[in-house]
Amino acid sequence: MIVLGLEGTAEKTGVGVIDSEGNILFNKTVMYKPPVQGINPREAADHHAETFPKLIKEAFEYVPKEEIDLVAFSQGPGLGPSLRVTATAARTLALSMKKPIIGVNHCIAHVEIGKLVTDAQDPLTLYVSGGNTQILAYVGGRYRIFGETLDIAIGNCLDQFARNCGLPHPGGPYVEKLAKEGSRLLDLPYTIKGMDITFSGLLTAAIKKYEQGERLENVCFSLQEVAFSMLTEITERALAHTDKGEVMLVGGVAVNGRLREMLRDMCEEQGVDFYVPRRDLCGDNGVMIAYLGLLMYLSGRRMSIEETKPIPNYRSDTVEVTWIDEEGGRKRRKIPEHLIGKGAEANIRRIYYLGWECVVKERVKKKYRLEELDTTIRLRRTVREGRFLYLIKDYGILSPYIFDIDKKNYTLTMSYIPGNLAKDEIERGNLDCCYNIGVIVGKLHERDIIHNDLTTSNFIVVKEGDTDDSKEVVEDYNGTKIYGSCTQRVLEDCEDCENDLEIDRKLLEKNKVYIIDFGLGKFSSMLEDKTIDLIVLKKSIMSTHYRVFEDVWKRILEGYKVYKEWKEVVDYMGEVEKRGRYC
Ligand SMILES: C[C@@H](O)[C@H](NC(=O)OP(=O)(O)OC[C@H]1O[C@@H](n2cnc3c(N)ncnc32)[C@H](O)[C@@H]1O)C(=O)O
Ligand SMILES: Nc1ncnc2c1ncn2[C@@H]1O[C@H](COP(=O)(O)OP(=O)(O)OP(=O)(O)O)[C@@H](O)[C@H]1O
Ligand SMILES: [Fe+2]
Repeated sequence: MIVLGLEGTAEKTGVGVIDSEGNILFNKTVMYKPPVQGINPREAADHHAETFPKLIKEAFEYVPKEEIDLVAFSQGPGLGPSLRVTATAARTLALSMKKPIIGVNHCIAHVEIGKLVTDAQDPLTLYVSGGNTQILAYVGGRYRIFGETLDIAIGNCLDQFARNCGLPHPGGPYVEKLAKEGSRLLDLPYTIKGMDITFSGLLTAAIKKYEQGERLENVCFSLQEVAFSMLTEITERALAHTDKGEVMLVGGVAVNGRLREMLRDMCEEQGVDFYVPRRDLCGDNGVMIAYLGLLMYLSGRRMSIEETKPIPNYRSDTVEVTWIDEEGGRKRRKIPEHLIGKGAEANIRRIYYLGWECVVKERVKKKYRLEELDTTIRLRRTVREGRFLYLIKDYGILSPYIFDIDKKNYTLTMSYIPGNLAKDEIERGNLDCCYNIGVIVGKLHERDIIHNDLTTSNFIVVKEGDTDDSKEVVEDYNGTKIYGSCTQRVLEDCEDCENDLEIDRKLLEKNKVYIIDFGLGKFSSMLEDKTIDLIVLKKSIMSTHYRVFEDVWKRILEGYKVYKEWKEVVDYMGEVEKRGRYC
């Protein structure tokens, strides 16, 4: 079977042809170069209308028209005018050749072509381009979005920065070239929220540095270092969350050497495999569209002409994946045996500290980050986490006791919480703990505390009778090994002193839920920050607990109502969620 694919979601016109053995028979992309900087959607669409016929004709010189069995095209996401021209070109072609037609999701096409040309089987994918920044992984019949930009895409950030500094479009390659000649790290905002990310603050700050007279080379260097460290960090967070054994980098920005290097370093430290497609298949191209069309068609998908309307805001997680065998037996990330946890940031080990059952959370050095950026981040987060964990106890929120904050070694010693992660409890069907999660978040917001990393991996559920019976070998705080069992001493938590809050105590007492991991915490009374805190939680639940999402979310919101202004936050969520999307 031979498939011809048309790509035209934005300013690049691409035509590709592939056969069912995965041989690429033709692949050519022509880029619309705007006379004035920045894409004008109308002009980009005109460019497609002019270029498609030429490229298709050229493709037929390599593969005779009669040999094409299927026409695939990019149905979305993308710019409305560009998508309309592309869909029209595909329909005309399919009707004139009397061949079937199939519309595909552009983002998933990037992932699938990546898997075809690398050895990746079941990767966690960082997809970075001009219009999208997403972390995707296949779980339970769909590509779930584990993290994404909450405002603009990384490619857009680089392009807008370049435009403001008088560089040509697209700016990414120019920024990369100039960054190689820079060396001074400027102070720029590093903003991640759980597995999500924002770039607009960074973009504004970088432009300001340039306008203040900083050398462009140093601004480009710093912009890349900060933006790519943020991207690598959220990928590592998603990796710790999903335990996938492979990472793949795709999209136009994936050709960047520094980003590739950072991800490779991170994967090496996590002991997982790293993949990136060859350069010509990183950015938009026609063959990736043809290939996804082929996979869909072979797995039984058919489309009528009525179904081929463009979908400008086409989310990757809405596509039903029919062409992948269920997971299982695939490579997984492994946690070294001496640790009880290995998050994206820290190694967690158990110790005895003055006779108390504790854990040491050590924020380890990250090879991918410049040393000065790395030490600043580790120190700031260690101190911040210690302070918040200590403070919130006063508000009747269950959290580990802090025994020690070691700023030299970036470690926190805190009490060990014997229980299960909320993530595992929920998957096992214990949804009662969701109410408590909502109450904790509500109480935090009541006090203007933003956690900034709300996932069900950051709540520990302790059920009645849940004491530690593992009797493992642990070390005491100066490294001496203690063997055998020892009496569990549990520090009693003070009773909830906030009797004025409207809490369903019966529900609350069924499970004790502890919150951990405050490294990204901050104080803010802004509606925006509280809303994003909740959106981050919602998105992580959508990707992780997709089977029971509605129920979990409803219960969390029920608990969240302890916060007096809960309704304002919930109402504002819809508005914030629309940002960063095509429309
Ligand atoms: C929806 C679709 O239209 C869109 N396509 C897209 O953004 O084109 P793509 O070819 O995947 O990526 C282009 C982006 O890739 C960036 N880019 C290209 N070379 C780069 C480099 N060496 N370093 C950094 N960025 C680079 C460009 O600056 C531009 O922002 C997308 O995939 O989001
Ligand atoms: N006090 C504690 N008691 C028991 N287990 C804990 C405790 N603190 C952490 N853990 C375990 O270690 C894991 C990682 O901890 P934590 O989330 O603090 O690390 P991290 O590196 O910041 O993670 P992330 O990937 O979210 O950034 C937790 O999910 C939990 O399983
Ligand atoms: Fe793309």
